[in-house]
Amino acid sequence: MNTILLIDDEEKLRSLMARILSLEGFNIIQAENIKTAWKKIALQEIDVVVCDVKLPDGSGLNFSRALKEKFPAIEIILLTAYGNIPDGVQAIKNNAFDYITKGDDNNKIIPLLYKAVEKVNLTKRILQLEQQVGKKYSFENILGKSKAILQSVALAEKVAKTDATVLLLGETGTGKEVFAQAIHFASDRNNKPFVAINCSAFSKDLLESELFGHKAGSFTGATKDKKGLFEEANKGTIFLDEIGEMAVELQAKLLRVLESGEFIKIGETTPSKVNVRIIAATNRDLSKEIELGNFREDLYYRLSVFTIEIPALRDRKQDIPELANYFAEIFIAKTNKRSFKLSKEYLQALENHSWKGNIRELKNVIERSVILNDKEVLSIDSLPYELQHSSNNSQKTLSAFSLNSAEKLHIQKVLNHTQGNKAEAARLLEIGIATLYRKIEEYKLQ
Ligand SMILES: Nc1ncnc2c1ncn2[C@@H]1O[C@H](COP(=O)(O)OP(=O)(O)OP(=O)(O)O)[C@@H](O)[C@H]1O
Repeated sequence: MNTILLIDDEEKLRSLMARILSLEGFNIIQAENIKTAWKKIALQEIDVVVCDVKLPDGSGLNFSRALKEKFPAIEIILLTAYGNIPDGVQAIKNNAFDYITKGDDNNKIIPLLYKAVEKVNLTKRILQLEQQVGKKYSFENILGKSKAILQSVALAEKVAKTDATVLLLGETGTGKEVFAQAIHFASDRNNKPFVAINCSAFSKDLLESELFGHKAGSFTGATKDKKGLFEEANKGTIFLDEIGEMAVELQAKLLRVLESGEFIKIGETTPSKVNVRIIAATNRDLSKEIELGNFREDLYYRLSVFTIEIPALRDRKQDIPELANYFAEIFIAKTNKRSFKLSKEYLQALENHSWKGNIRELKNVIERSVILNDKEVLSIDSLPYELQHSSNNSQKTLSAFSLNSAEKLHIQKVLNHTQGNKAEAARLLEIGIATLYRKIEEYKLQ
């Protein structure tokens, strides 16, 4: 139920209005002057204030300005004297929701009050949703107690409050985007947009248009003006994932944004200016890419002002049980299954795996297990083949004369020949890529 505070020193009029409004289902509180009003506001949550302009201890106009400053979510309707237009104008200037002429507009008060209440409820809902979103992307939700992850979180928390550019380094699926979101939501930009783009998902020209936008007619197919993501993210944060995949020509344009906040839309000649914080991420070794001429050194130095390494899952195995239990709970709830525990062997098998796809891979494995499991305890047979066997195989020592030993040697040779290119190695060995991965895992090949 929404609460309305009526402030008027004319007792009869105030009581009458209170009765009418409580019949509409509002909770009504009354005050005869400003002093009492402040006391009541301190005691309970008020949604809308209906206030006379002339009060015994001051002006309703000044009161409404002070109230709005302190409690911006409260809406105010002012009651002005008949024909006093300047008061009405001032009321709106003071951010009142609206004003009505006392005694004249009685039939207007109820619809106006409903509109004000609707606005209040909407504001409350938005605040609630913002809090939920902020919580979802907070550092608290980055699970793990290992030293490696705690160090990364501590660094990210420190840099979040600044406007510094951040470079996140880590293998695929380690949670770089999760970190970028947490940094944004812990920063002062948290009520402004967070925009993410995966640079490897677009061709050079498309990426340029996505990032900087274009004018209609600037190229075939550009039928309308298009806002770029930098413009969309103005005052907020842009997350450039897989920055190592960006074409060198585009890197120069990105450098300009980093240095001056300026960029030129495709098809325009004058630059546009934005204020955007940049968080970039890569799973490539950028210094190697610089040597190969694939990445600009000046851009690298600009981006790497503050570098955070996100650890691979295999380097923080102690976090696996916590993460696994967390994902299991989520998928159990999603599939409406009865709750079950993860068996010791199951957790052991997870810890023995090398997790090339990191948390993303772990999440997928748990989802599969939860779907397959129909026992009281989540057991090892719900795991994919390579995980079920990685625990035994890791301890297995091969006899020099065994067939397996020859297979191991041969695969290693082919991998050396393809310089680690697994797709090519699988082709030469005439086996599927999944089988190759399983063998690499099984024989602990590099
Ligand atoms: N610490 C964490 N706690 C819970 N879930 C996590 C955590 N880190 C990552 N995840 C989940 O793992 C998945 C992969 O995370 P994310 O997309 O952030 O990784 P990434 O490093 O950006 O991957 P890529 O390099 O492939 O883009 C997501 O589903 C994410 O929700």
